[in-house]
Amino acid sequence: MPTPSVIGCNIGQKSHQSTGKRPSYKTLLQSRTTEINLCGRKSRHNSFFLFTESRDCMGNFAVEVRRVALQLMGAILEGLGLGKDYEHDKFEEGLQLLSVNRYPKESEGDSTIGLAAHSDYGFLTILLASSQGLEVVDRNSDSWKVVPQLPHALHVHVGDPMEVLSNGKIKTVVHRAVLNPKEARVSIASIHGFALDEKVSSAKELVNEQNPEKYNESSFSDFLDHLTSNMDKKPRNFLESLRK
Ligand SMILES: O=C(O)CCC(=O)C(=O)O
Ligand SMILES: [Fe+2]
Repeated sequence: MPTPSVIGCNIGQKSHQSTGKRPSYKTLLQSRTTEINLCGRKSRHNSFFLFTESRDCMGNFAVEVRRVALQLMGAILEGLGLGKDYEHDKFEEGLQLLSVNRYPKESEGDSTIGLAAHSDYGFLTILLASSQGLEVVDRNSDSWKVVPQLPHALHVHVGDPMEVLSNGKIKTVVHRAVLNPKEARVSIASIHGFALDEKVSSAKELVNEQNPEKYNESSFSDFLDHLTSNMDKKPRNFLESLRK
């Protein structure tokens, strides 16, 4: 069983803008996260971690959700005609990020946006949320659609590297979180990608004369660099920056 590499809190851009400095995202990622070894031999955590009391539970969740992600990934790769074991080792040895988000209850006069529109840098995101609040862009009508909160259900969506690997056949899901008017909300986004410096490129099996390669290759590390280099400006969409 692969070991999830990082558990941490939301690494969205907004929370770090107030410092006025441009921190290295890799530093932030390391300093604000809790690394655990799920075999129980090593654990490192700091006070920023919300779930210190529940780390066994979070550890088990991380392992199980990773198993689901790898199975789903196999099915998607099969659906793309690449075979379920395509780039097997890179997925198995890839990283998993658990991003824990806590949103206050919506209060009158406040913005209703909890997390601004974005797409994730992971092949798959599996989201567990305590109540409704996720919205996704419906590409057909170009409008926001509320994702209904189903009891005991996980929400799964694909991210930028999936669009790149599939050479545009599968589209990244643009999403955001809105505040819930009834209660504070907690969500845990489990994001699955290749290792930090492993490049993702379009599968050559999906590139031909009719479908030339649409994106430049990139790694999770490149994505983090892109975020930090855009902190003072309106960020340019990372996927757009990869378009050939
Ligand atoms: O809280 C949510 O519904 C969405 C969280 C999310 O998009 C993220 O953590 O990347
Ligand atoms: Fe997200």
